[in-house]
Amino acid sequence: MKIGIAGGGAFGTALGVALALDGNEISLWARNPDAVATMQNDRANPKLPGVTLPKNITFSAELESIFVCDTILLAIPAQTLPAFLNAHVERLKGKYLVACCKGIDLKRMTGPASTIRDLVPDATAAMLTGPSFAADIARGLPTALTLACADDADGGILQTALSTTSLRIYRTTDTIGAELGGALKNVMAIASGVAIGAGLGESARAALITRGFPEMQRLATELGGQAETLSGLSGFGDLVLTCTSEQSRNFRYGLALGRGESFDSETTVEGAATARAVRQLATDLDIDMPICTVVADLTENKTDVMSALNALLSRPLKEE
Ligand SMILES: NC(=O)C1=CN([C@@H]2O[C@H](COP(=O)(O)OP(=O)(O)OC[C@H]3O[C@@H](n4cnc5c(N)ncnc54)[C@H](O)[C@@H]3O)[C@@H](O)[C@H]2O)C=CC1
Ligand SMILES: O=C(CO)COP(=O)(O)O
Repeated sequence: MKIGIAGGGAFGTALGVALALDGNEISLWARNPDAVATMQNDRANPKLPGVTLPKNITFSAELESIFVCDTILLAIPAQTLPAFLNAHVERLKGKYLVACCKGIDLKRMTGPASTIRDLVPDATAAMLTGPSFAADIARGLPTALTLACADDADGGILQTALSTTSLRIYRTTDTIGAELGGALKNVMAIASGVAIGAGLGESARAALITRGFPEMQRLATELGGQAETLSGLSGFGDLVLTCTSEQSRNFRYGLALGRGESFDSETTVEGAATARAVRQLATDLDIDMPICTVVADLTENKTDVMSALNALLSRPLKEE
């Protein structure tokens, strides 16, 4: 099968490697011609050290290279997705569009699958999410993911098309639950990083993960998702991975915040913008999202680590 991928970063490339090694023809578009040339000629992506890019991935800076594919994976940052879709809506009609990014768009307040559904209504909107570091996928390590698509038959087609010997894909029709699980776990990963970076200890991190989980469920169910979806790979699974590994950029960003260190602004950290979107949603919907709110404030220097900790610890005592 021929599959298009938009985005030549770590995740788009890693998915391309796994799918190509399974015999698919992959066409990968990246906006930066120099990055394209490196991948095409050197068969390497500096973001995936030690990984050789298979011959059946072709790289191009021309969008037409992916518009000829029926299925396109969108592996660009969540905050850039609406502009990409709006710019190319005519060429994306009728396609299977699979969002591979995690976040809530700050302007639209929607997750990636909902954004596709709203902006390209004539396409089939889906989302591929779950606990999966690009480096693991690219090395062929076993990974389990969730494919969310509102139409179960279309979801089944994508599940079959994208499963490989190393990628085990489950499916759900709950796109809202899946997109919010993936978005919110990044915020919890920042909070966990802050706790470790500030020396608050492993017990504090465990408390944040555990109390963060119902916070994720609360927003997801309020917006129409199912609580069970949050218990699966796209929610709990990714929460555990991202809050406990220094491979996570969101966790490392939190570590830097907790230590009072700077962090490379070029690194993709989806949880920062998502925390601000969640803070806005919490106000608009009048729901309690205390961890996300303090993370949003921390990312904007509106509070410091000790004040944030006090804000969480001084909340009224309640039943678990
Ligand atoms: N790296 C990982 O382990 C995983 C990443 N993801 C998700 O994948 C998405 C992409 O992340 P990565 O590939 O890891 O980030 P990355 O930083 O490695 O790559 C992002 C790519 O998007 C490109 N890009 C940025 N803005 C763009 C725009 N306006 N138009 C077109 N291309 C643009 C950049 O040039 C870069 O090549 C994120 O939402 C992330 O949460 C999901 C699972 C795992
Ligand atoms: O989503 C991920 C793993 O599932 C990757 O997390 P980071 O974006 O924090 O690196």
